[in-house]
Amino acid sequence: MLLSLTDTVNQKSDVPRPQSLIVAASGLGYRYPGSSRDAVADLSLEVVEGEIFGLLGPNGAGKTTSLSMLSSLLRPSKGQLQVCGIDLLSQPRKVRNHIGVVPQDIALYPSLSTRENLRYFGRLHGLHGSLLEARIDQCLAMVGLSSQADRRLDTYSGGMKRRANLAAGILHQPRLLFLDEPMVGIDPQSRNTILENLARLKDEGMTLIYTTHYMEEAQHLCTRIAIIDNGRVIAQGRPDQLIAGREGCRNLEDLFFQLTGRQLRD
Ligand SMILES: Nc1ncnc2c1ncn2[C@@H]1O[C@H](COP(=O)(O)OP(=O)(O)OP(=O)(O)O)[C@@H](O)[C@H]1O
Repeated sequence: MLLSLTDTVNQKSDVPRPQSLIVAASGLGYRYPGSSRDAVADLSLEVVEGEIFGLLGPNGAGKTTSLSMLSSLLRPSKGQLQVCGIDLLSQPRKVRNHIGVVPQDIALYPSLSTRENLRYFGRLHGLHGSLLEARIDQCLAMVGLSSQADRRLDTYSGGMKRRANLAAGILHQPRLLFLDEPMVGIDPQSRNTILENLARLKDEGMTLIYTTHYMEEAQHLCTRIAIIDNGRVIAQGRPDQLIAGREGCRNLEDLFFQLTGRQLRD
């Protein structure tokens, strides 16, 4: 267990209880090679085990870069970062055993079927035999692809590919799952199913950190959120408390516009 903080993360509980931090990030920064400015200038976050944590922000705010640092894909140029109780900067491989990542781009082999893709990635995670096959069946059912599992990925629609991508991220039952805009390009029917299933993963104890532009969904799904702008966290907390603390805000979208403005971003 890392640190402990007293917080009512579970909105249904009235009784504050100590919770353990699964992510503790302090003052993280990152600048892409050749760039003249920091993509992330100051990222400080605390995520409690078992929550669904949303990273919100306008285009170019630094959400994907932040997620990439938290999931060990990019090494921060400054700051401190503990994930699953492990110092990520000195032991990134150890952290990788505990996490799953669902990237924005499809990270699967187009000439293989979804089942073959899942078998391949499952074996990389050390799953074999009947356990692997059972996990594949569970994950296919979760994303609604059971009946299409033996088709080559390159014959899928865009939304089906994204659902297969999600299945690959949860196959090994990670303790902490990172998702980068998981709902983009997914139709409302599938989105509802996936949202219900993400909530179920949380209920089973998985922690989820995800980026999104869907404010209503984040307000409904997330136990806590951080709003990022210009590479800095400008608000962090429970959606209901953040909304209530700001005059004239009826919902998360109002709050988002109040904090980040309405001008178009690059
Ligand atoms: N590979 C890269 N090389 C140089 N600059 C980059 C690279 N990737 C992102 N950036 C820059 O870093 C900043 C943050 O980008 P990032 O992709 O993290 O934002 P984001 O909040 O995820 O945006 P979006 O909502 O559009 O996905 C932007 O200014 C972007 O142009």
